[in-house]
Amino acid sequence: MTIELRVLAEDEWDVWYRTLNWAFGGAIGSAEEVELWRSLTEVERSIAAWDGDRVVATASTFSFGLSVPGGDVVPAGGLTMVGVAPTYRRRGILRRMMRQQLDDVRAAGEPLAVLTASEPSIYGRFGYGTATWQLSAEIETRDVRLSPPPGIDDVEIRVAEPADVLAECEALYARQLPLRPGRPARLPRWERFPLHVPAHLRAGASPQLCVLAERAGELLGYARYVTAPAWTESGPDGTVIVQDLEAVDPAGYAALLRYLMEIDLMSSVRLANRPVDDPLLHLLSDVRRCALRTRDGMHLRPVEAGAALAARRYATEVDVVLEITDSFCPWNEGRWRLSGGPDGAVCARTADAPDLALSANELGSAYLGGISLTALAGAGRVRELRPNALTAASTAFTSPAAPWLPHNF
Ligand SMILES: CC(=O)SCCNC(=O)CCNC(=O)[C@H](O)C(C)(C)COP(=O)(O)OP(=O)(O)OC[C@H]1O[C@@H](n2cnc3c(N)ncnc32)[C@H](O)[C@@H]1OP(=O)(O)O
Repeated sequence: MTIELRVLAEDEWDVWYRTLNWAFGGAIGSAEEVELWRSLTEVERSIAAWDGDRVVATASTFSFGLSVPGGDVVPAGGLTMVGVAPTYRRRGILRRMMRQQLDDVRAAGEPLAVLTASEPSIYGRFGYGTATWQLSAEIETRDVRLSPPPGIDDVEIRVAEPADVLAECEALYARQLPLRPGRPARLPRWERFPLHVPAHLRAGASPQLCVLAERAGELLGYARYVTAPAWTESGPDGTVIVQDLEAVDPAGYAALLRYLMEIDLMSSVRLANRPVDDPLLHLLSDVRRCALRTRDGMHLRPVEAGAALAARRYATEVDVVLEITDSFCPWNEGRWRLSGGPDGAVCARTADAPDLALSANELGSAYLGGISLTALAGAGRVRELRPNALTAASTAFTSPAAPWLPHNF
């Protein structure tokens, strides 16, 4: 059996997508969902593995720009739609596709590769590290109160048709990009993605609803959500399922959350993906009644380590020599001197003695500033080779806002 990897052709998309569905357990999405993923696929950056005339594995890349600490947007290849047909697993097809994909990302000049994993244990061997966490919450709204911040009563909540206000919501999303690392800049072909309600949310739920928070006509934030009514012997027990909640202002954020918590006949508000420093932690009276949970969000790997390190800014002045190991992308291996601070950085090869030793995985984890080099050193994954180098570098790598990916891809 010879498995050949080829770039996907437009007219092969249907059979390719069928293999992807098969790999993911076989459930075929709605026609709308299939069309959405067709429109998002960059076929020229998609891999099909063929056994004769059958597609047996799939992988694709999105041409993202990702916000990084300091507010710049850096090109990043987003690995997606990876699937190997059940009868072709554990023969190295994923490994071959990873080789091709990372070489393609490098050739495209993207210093970073990112992904969201079906299972987090798959991608460490290819140099990815967990770079963002996501917080989920289910607020028991009958028992949890919101402490209103100043100015909340000046905020008006307006109900709108999601498609009618998409442009202004997207403009607000774009304004948020520099403020928090980990957000993908919206590509033109992703324009309608925010309006999509995935099948697992749609069952028994309302169509997507949208509310805007405004002060004197100025947009402060928005929420997109569905409501899933339910009834028990003791009465109404519905759930508000939040898809997006964005605000540029604390009073706007709190007004949106209060609105969601006060919808009639609903007894809980579910937020599946929030940043770990989300304001809700400081607004609500009883976090024990919010079923808080954290899990891995985005995984990141430096594809060109030097370019990646130079592309972000640092919280404090830093001058450190990193000894990097990277068996899957060996061009990153060796010593790199990183010098920089809040105004920018340079990173170049050096023969100087190393201060810290780490692999591509740890660099990926620490890159967006959400996982500290000190924490990784505590797990034995970063080694300090010069006294005090760890604390100084770890402080410089931090981000004031926890990095966060607002949606999986
Ligand atoms: C970014 C995304 O799209 S995430 C979506 C990933 N896709 C899925 O989860 C769909 C269902 N699963 C699959 O399609 C396949 O099992 C895949 C893609 C996970 C793996 O494909 P395979 O071709 O079997 O992987 P391959 O044989 O190349 O294995 C490469 C390595 O990954 C390991 N590996 C493969 N699958 C898994 C897994 N589910 N969990 C942990 N490790 C795994 C293998 O053991 C092997 O390790 P080694 O190199 O250390 O020996």
